Amino acid sequence: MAMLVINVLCAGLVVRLVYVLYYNLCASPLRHIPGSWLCHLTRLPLTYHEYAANRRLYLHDLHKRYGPAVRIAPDEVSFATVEAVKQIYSVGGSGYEKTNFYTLFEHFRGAKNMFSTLHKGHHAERRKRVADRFTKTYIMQPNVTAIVEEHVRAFTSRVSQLIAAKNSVDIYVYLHAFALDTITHYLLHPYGTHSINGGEDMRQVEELCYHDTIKARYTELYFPRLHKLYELCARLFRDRKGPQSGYVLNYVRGTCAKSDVDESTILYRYQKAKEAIPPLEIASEIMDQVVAGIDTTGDALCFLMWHLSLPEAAPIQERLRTELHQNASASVDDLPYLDAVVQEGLRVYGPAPISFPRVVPDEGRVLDGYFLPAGTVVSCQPWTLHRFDTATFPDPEAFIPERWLEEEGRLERNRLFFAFGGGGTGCIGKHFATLEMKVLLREVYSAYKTSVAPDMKGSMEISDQIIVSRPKDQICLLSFHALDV
Ligand code: HEM
Repeated sequence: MAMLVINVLCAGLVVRLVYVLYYNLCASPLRHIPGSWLCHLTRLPLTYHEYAANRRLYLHDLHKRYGPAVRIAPDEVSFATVEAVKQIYSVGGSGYEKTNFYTLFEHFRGAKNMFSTLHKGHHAERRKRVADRFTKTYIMQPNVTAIVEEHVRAFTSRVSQLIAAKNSVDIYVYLHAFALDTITHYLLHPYGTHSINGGEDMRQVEELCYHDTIKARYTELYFPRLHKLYELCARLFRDRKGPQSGYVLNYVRGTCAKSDVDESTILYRYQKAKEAIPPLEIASEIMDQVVAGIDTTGDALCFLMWHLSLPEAAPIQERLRTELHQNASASVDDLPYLDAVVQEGLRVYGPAPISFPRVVPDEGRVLDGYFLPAGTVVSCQPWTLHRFDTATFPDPEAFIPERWLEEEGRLERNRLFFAFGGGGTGCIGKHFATLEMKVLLREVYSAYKTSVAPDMKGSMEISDQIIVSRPKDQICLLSFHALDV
């Protein structure tokens, strides 16, 4: 009897397998989309590359081989065209809905936030609560620029202290400290951090920026039960003072419970919302914005300053410095070369270069000439959009700020620029981040020349986490040479 059951189960399994193979190769509406035969059959190659922290380069290579639309798994397609960006991320304001992938960013169990909300309507409501505080007009007001300038001064003052004592500065750590202090000021003043000077607050930088969680995050996504078991064991054996000890979560939760935060802060806005928001949900929104505002800005600035410090980038640094000196009192928004340097930095070294997955809505859609049934996962990745179309971005691996100053091709370049995502789910903090980057670069390159320090041995290879990318060795030693100004 037992043998019969086993035989029936095996036969059932074989029939199922044959059906899946037949469907994926011969019947699926996605079968006409180019891609390797293995990706048509199974998700395994993609999952393998995700665990190996190689999804970005794997997909880019597939696009180079198969073109602008590639089937990367039986139910998943990656695109590299302007039309796809528009459809997926902007149709109806915020495009298609987010996939389950985003539930990974729910920092307090059961308390959603803007980034982790999948339903379009609910997401839009959350975003509306604070959207006016992140518009370009609001961010460029003197009260906001003053916050950024204060923390840029703290950064340059720290640099000047450090160079008095040693030959090099690890900008990786201090740029992340700058990003943390600036965003927590905007969100939580007077309870923002002061990590730039070390001390207790530096623990938050350590916890947020030195983790390596990519395998754990994919396990949480694909094998949630296994992940729960792992969490349980980790809780028993983890060094509670070490990374991931919940220090930042406690800081955010504790601060969100305060009743005397400044009226200009985002926290105050949540606390005084017309419809009362549960405290855990407020903490979740704030945590979301803290996390979103640190690695991104810190890594983008780190890659950019490192690149500017390479010997071959000396002419770029020089041209930037000339513009800054000749326009010392201009707004950072009126400095075209500075703008071009930042754009090119985000094109080449954008800190969120990996796919932003979305689900095709009911009834399916036609995209770039292919019919996609409802439920298909579709995405674009900035890394490929910034490199694939070589008519728009000639010599795409080269760092050439001047390309952003050319009139010809401006529209195409802007349409393909995807460092902040797009539409109603794109980066809400993009104007804040851009301001931080521009003010910091202006202060640094008006007063210093930078070069890669002789003792810099770390690798600046781009290394992927689940959504952001950072320098592989998480160290970046630069020498700062003060100018006579
Ligand atoms: C150079 C710096 C930054 C880059 C490159 C960047 C990039 C991005 C990207 C690509 C997305 C969309 C991801 C997706 O659709 O899956 C995003 C979303 C988001 N970013 Fe940023 N970001 C930066 C800085 C910031 C800062 C400073 C904040 C501070 C508030 C912030 C807050 C957010 C939030 C809250 C979301 C979710 C928006 C939503 O779901 O509607 N980001 N960011």
